[in-house]
Amino acid sequence: MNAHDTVASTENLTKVYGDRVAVDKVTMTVRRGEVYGFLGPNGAGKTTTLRMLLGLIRPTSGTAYATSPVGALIEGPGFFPYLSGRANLRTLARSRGFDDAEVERVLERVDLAGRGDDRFKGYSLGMKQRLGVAAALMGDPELIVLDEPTNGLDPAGMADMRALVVDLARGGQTVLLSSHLLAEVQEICHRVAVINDGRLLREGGVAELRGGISIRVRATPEPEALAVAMRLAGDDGVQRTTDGALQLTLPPDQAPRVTRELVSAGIDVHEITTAERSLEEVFFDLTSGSTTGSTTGSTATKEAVR
Ligand SMILES: Nc1ncnc2c1ncn2[C@@H]1O[C@H](COP(=O)(O)OP(=O)(O)OP(=O)(O)O)[C@@H](O)[C@H]1O
Repeated sequence: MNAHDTVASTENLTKVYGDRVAVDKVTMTVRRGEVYGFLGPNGAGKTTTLRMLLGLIRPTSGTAYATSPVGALIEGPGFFPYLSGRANLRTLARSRGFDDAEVERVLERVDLAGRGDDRFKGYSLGMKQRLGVAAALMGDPELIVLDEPTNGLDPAGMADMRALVVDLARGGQTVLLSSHLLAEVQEICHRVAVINDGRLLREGGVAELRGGISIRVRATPEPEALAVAMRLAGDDGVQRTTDGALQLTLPPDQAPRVTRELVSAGIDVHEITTAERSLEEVFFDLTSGSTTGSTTGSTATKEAVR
C-alpha cells in the first residue's frame, strides 16, 4: 500500500490511566476513501483511541497520525439550544473562518436545510446528530471521525445516519466511525478493526473477517455425499457440522452445481443453504478465544457486545 493512501494510522498506541490500560498497543491503518469501522463493546477503548488520533489527549506511548484537516464528532458538539441549527453552524463557521455558503453546503449535505431555521432544542436526536456531522463536514475535511454516531438513535434515525455515511463515502470522503453495533458496521464499512479491553483483536476487510462463505448441505447417503463434496470443495474444504450436515467452503453461486453433482451421483439432497458468518459471530469467536473455522456458531451472540 502506498503511504499516500493512509489518512490515519496508529502504531503501538497505548494509553494508561493510573493502573488501567485503556488502550494497549493498538496498530491500525485507515485508507483514503474507505468507511472504516472501529468496533467494540462499551469501555473497549474506542473513544480513547479516537481522542489520541485527533490529538485531544496525549498517548502514554506509541504514535497516532491523522491527516489534516480532519472533521470530528466525538463528544456532543456544544450547540446552543435556543439558536437555530443554521445560526449554530454560522457561529461555528465564523470561529473557524468559513462563510455562510459553507454552512448552506453542509446543511444540504446532511439533509437539514429545510429545518435549518428551527431551534436546535426542538430537533430530534437524529437531527442533532446530523447537525453535529454537518459541523464536522465544514471545510470539506479529507477524513471525518464519528464516535458512535448512531448511539441513542431510533431505528429510523440510525438508518438515516447510515445512509449519510454511505453517501459521504460515495462523495469521496474517508469516514472512521466507532460503534458497538456489529450489524451496523457490517452493513456500511469496508474494513473494520475489532477492539476489546484496549486490545486490537483483528483488523481487516469485512468479508475477510467473516471468514469466507460456505454452502451447507444435508444429503444421504452421507458417505457418498461426503465423497462428492470433497471432490467439489477439496479435502480441506469440507467439514461435518455437529448436526450431521456438510459444510463446503465454496461461494454461494456454486450451490446449483453442488446440487446437480449430488443428484446425478444418485444422492438425495434434503436441504441446501448458503451460510455467511455475521460479524457478531466473528466477534464472539474472537473474544471467546474459540476457533474461527466454524460457520455453525450461534447467532444469539448479540449480547456479547452490547
Ligand atoms: N479520563 C479517564 N480517566 C480514567 N479512565 C478513563 C478515562 N477515559 C477512559 N477511561 C477508561 O478507559 C477505558 C476505555 O474507555 P473508552 O471511553 O475509550 O471506551 P469506549 O470503547 O469508547 O467505550 P464507550 O463506548 O463506553 O465510550 C474505560 O475503562 C474507561 O473507564
